[in-house]
Parts: sequence; C-alpha cells; structure tokens
Amino acid sequence: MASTFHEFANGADLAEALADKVAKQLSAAISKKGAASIAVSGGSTPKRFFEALSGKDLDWTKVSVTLVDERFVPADSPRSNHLLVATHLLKDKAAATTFIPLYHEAATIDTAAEIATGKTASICNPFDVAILGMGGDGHTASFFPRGNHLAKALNLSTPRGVMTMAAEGAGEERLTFTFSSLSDAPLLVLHIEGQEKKDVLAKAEAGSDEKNMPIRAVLTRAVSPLEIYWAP
Ligand SMILES: O=C(O)[C@H](O)[C@@H](O)[C@H](O)[C@H](O)COP(=O)(O)O
Repeated sequence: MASTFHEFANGADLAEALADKVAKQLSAAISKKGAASIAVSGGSTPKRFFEALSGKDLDWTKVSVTLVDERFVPADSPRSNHLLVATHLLKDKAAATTFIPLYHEAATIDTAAEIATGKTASICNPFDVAILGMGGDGHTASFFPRGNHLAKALNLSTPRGVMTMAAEGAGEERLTFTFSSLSDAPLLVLHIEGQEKKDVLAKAEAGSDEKNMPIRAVLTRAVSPLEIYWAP
C-alpha cells in the first residue's frame, strides 16, 4: 500500500501534529463504536509524542492502550517499554485510559505471549491506531533482521496476536504483535526522527529483502496506507 511522507521543522512540531492526528482518530472511533484502541512503540523517539498525546482532550476512559512490542522484562526495569509509556503517556488527561501490558510474569516467555494474546484479542482486530518506530538496522516492532521467528511474524496469514522474538540485535527476548495484528490499523504511522533514520528509510525503500530490513514489509505490504512522520 502507498505511503505518505510528512516532514516537520522539528520534533516538537511533529509531536504536536501527530498527537492531534491520533487524538482525532481515537475520538472518531469512540463516536463510531464506543471504544478505541492504540498500539504504540517503545524506544526513545516517541517520548515527546507521548507527552503531547497525554494532554489531548478525548474520552480516554473509552481508549485501550497497548504496546507494539515489549522487552521481556518487568515493568520496573529501565529497559521496559511499559515503564516508558507509564512515564510519558499514562498521565494528565490520558491517565484515565486502560493500559494492557504485554509482559506478564510467567514461567516462560511463550506463556507470557499466550497471556498477552488473550488479553489483547478484543482490541487488535484491528487497532484504530498503530504507531511504529524503526531501528538503525531497519527493524520495526520486534521484527529484527534474522530474528528467530521473523518469517512467521511478517506473514500476513499468521493469526493476530503476540509472539516471541529473539535476535542478535534485540538485546532481551521480545514480545511482539504480529504484522497481521498491526498492518490494517486505519491509522498506521511510522514515526522516525533524525537524518540517520531518514537514510535508513531510503535504504529500505531502495531494496526488497525483508530478512535484512524487516521495515520493508511495512513499506510494501501493509494493508493500510502508511503515514511516515519525520523531523530532522
Ligand atoms: O522496543 C523497542 O525498541 C521498539 O519498539 C522498537 O521497535 C523501536 O521503535 C525502535 O528500536 C526505534 O527505537 P528508537 O526510537 O529508540 O530509535
């Protein structure tokens, strides 16, 4: 599906514009079906966007927030995406929202993935909004190059849900929604910042091998149009 590139003068302008766009999408979903859901990415890029979104005036009691992916660490770990979202998004007006974590203290990460799949089944069919980031290696979500379950994760025939991923560049083992869970969000966003990430995007767009740059699956095979938000 096609993508649209939205360029901003700086990260603050991008954060405000993206927060406005997401708030409008969530409010429209609430008006239409009485509820809304959003899956957000972790990492460092989204912080300003989360801060801007937390102050948006909408009926947050009708919104479910979850993560696109999570490191398999408890919420008090500095590596936790749950902690990142709790710190920067689940406050101010957004404090009233329902957050559904992916990490669950379980005997195995596979059991945690099964629990997360069950707890999110009602909000990912499809998500109203999915916000993706991208690493310098061309990963998105936890679709890492040469990840042990990458083919299954990127296969749009794989049932929606949360699965595990291990990869050289991932650090901890990961929990990640499948591409099929994210691909048809009516508002599908890739949020990247800086010249380096713009160069990585250009490299991804110039090639087709998804094993080496999994972001290519999102750029070329997403069901929904992709909105790329970029600032220097
Ligand atoms: O758990 C994670 O790390 C994220 O979900 C991941 O997919 C992130 O979006 C990219 O790694 C970009 O991270 P930065 O924004 O820190 O560059």
